[in-house]
Amino acid sequence: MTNTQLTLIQIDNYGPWTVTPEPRREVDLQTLQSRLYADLSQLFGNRDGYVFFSRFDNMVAVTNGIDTDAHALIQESIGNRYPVTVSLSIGTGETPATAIETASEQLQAAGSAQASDRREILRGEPVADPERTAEDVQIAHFDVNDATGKYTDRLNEFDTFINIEQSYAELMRYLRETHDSLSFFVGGDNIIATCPDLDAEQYHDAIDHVSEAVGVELKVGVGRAADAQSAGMAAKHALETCRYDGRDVVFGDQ
Ligand SMILES: Nc1nc2c(ncn2[C@@H]2O[C@H](COP(=O)(O)OP(=O)(O)OP(=O)(O)O)[C@@H](O)[C@H]2O)c(=O)[nH]1
Repeated sequence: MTNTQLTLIQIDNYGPWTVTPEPRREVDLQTLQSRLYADLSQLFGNRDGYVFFSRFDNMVAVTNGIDTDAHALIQESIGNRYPVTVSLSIGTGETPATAIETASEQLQAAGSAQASDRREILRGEPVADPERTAEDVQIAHFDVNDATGKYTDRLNEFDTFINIEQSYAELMRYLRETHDSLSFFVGGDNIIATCPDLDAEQYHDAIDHVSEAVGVELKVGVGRAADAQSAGMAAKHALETCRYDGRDVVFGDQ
């Protein structure tokens, strides 16, 4: 059974900051957001977590194995490096959907995203060390079949982008609604989902759904482990097995 630990990362009072004392240059906001994502990816990644950028002002990290003290250190480090601060809210649950629900509710209870007096909140309880198991995290790494031949080398970049994003939109909604899973676009033609204990048939159904809805063919490698980095790496190796033997769904331990 999975026990996903997610951390909701939210920039404090960012909306007002972007327009105070007057609207800030968009290029500067884009630079800040992408650098903040890069730093968080490294800070959590060095501790075997995965960070997804979602909306950039909000990000979601899979943080199994990362304790409260480490979260506090990351939060302090960001506060020292940036003109903005971040709040962190840790949620756990049998499914990623329940974990993000808990994390979101805790932060909402602490005050509004746009309240000037709500800063550097750190809430929530990580999974206790003795309760951690090698099945806590399930990561599914999806990839478009032959994106290069079908899209990149044939269509203009924008129409390629539409096809890839359509598959992402369909998959993220389907997995959220039917399987309490959270999917994130990670670049190129890749989507990484954090999932509960799904089986091969459920992944086949998701791939069939996307194919029927938007005509984009996906394959998926699935990894299970005690933390995001190990589960994600197992998923990548499973995806290589998909490429090698032509299967659509491969689990890392098969
Ligand atoms: N974030 C991320 N991006 C990747 C990864 N692998 C490939 N990509 C991106 O995806 C693009 C397409 O690469 P592939 O998926 O290997 O190529 P493909 O044409 O779809 O071929 P097949 O996947 O073998 O069907 C690359 O240009 C990268 O941008 C990965 O593991 N992570």
